[in-house]
Amino acid sequence: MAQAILPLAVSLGDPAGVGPELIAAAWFARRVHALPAFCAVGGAGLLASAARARGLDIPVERVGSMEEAALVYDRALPVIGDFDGEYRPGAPDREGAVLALESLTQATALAVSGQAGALMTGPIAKSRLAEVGFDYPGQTEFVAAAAGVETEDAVMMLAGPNLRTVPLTVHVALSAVPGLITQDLILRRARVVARALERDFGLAHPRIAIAALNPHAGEDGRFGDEDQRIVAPAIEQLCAEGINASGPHAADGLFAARGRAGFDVAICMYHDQALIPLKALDFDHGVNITLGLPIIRSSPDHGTAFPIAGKGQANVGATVSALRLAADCARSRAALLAA
Ligand SMILES: NC(=O)c1ccc[n+]([C@@H]2O[C@H](COP(=O)([O-])OP(=O)(O)OC[C@H]3O[C@@H](n4cnc5c(N)ncnc54)[C@H](O)[C@@H]3O)[C@@H](O)[C@H]2O)c1
Ligand SMILES: N[C@H](C(=O)O)[C@H](O)COP(=O)(O)O
Repeated sequence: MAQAILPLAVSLGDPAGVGPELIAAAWFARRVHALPAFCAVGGAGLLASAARARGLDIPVERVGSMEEAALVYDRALPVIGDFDGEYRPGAPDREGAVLALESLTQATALAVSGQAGALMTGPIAKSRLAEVGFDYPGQTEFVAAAAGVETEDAVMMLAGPNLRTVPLTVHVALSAVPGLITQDLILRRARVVARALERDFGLAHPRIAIAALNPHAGEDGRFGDEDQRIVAPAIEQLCAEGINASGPHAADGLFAARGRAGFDVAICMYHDQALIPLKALDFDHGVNITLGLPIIRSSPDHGTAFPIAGKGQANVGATVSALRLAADCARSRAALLAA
């Protein structure tokens, strides 16, 4: 029997983006998609407005605890937290960024304290949040800090029906990437990935493909020596530890169907190397999940999509997938603990 988990805490994301309407749309479709119970954090009026803009007249009910959210969830979208704001889709502003940060902070605290079964974060615009004091490259690092985990050990993984990828380096300039790739970083992140795929995804001995940085994996050093000098020895070390790692693989062929059949997850050297194939294949069902945390945290793979917010055009698929995957991972972990 599936383990029961507490409702998930869901942060709004930037209120001018597609986050609020997708929370409302997911609740509306909760039975069709057999979604786990979840509770939005803050913004009851804003969520009701976002739902109406999408043509959904849904009941929104304020609750005082996650236990109450579980009782309310079937009849209304539960909302915890008494902060709210005006719904101005497509028009991000300072007030909205403050609200997004408050929602993220409170939702994360609910998960870290064990009051919520997992955390799903709505999409934020990092530059907007930076303007109101958010001092992290992204939500991954914020949640890691709140959970007491070092940034190097909190690993972003993108997961879709066709592919899982991990960017080794994340929100940094492309020009900085070669200098950031070290054996230590590869080892730390790959160990977290191996452990998390076993524990949270139920994959025994996951196959980890590691992509090369340079074209043709460096072509024997002619196009850069990082793959021979740094990546290959790190893979040898992982194999010596019993981790099923392979590579460095030339990245251009790795994501074709035949290549994908050979691994459970690909660790890539930089953001776009990991996220382009994932979003090309699985944009509407892609989930960004943070591995290596004491809590489960997921997010839809897309961003704020300001230009389409409030127009009823945003696809709810990635939000649905993020809720489901977070609940599946939380149940997997709970089952292991109970065993
Ligand atoms: N989960 C997150 O917090 C997250 C993820 C990615 C980007 N971002 C942020 O989002 C902001 C905008 O980034 P971007 O424009 O590169 O990416 P984006 O995902 O917001 O938009 C890219 C394209 O996809 C479309 N799109 C996005 N979500 C969609 C949906 N649900 N249904 C249909 N179409 C959708 C957009 O209209 C746009 O054409 C940035 O500030 C970035 O920091 C946040
Ligand atoms: N690179 C991520 C993506 O495109 O899905 C993203 O910007 C979200 O990052 P955080 O979850 O760290 O905010």
